[in-house]
Amino acid sequence: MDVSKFVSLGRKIIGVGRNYKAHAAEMGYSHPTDPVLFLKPTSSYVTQGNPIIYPKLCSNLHHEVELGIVIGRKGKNIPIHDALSFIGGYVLAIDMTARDLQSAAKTKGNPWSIAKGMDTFCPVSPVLSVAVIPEPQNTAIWLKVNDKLVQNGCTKDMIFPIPDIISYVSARFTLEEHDVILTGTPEGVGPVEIGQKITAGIGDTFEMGFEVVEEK
Ligand SMILES: CC(=O)CC(=O)C(=O)O
Ligand SMILES: [Mg+2]
Repeated sequence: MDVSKFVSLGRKIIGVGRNYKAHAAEMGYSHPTDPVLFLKPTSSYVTQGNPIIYPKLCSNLHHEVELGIVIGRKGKNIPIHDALSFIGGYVLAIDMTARDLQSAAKTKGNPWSIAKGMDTFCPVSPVLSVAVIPEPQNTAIWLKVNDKLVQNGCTKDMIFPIPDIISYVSARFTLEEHDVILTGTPEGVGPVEIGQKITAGIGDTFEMGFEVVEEK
């Protein structure tokens, strides 16, 4: 096996948590002083036409709709003023979270990897070109559960704006082409149930849908 091939292929999923004041408040968190980062494995990706699997190990699965940044080229210690030039596109993503496992992990001081990283915990759209989202810092993102609108946010409400996030992350992890940064969720997160249909969108520009199914 040629290790150099997969070592050089950047495909990290980096999550930013608590990046919207109203969501931090609904979760009982204070305003973070620095971005809160976590990683999801790429095995959590799922694309339209495939279901979100409700794991047997979870009893409280939550939706979190988010704008994802797709990195266009490699960068380390990217200055804020140059950060937008590292964006190759965007995705709409749902940061599925096993809230029960996350709460237990927090209580024990353990990482969120399992709560955020199980199979199909990162439903994503195809990559949308930068032209499709001309104002990434002023873009509506929404999510419906069975046609009921439960999240209806705008990226202007981020605590840490997109250039700051890219700069902050790149000071810690080298960013590579095709890495994805999930920029945090607005308020309205909540549970999904087996059999429900989750629809998420970017304003009236784009929408995607996923069914939630039981793990076999
Ligand atoms: C509490 C969380 O799960 C943080 C998170 O992912 C967010 O988007 O905020
Ligand atoms: Mg999230």
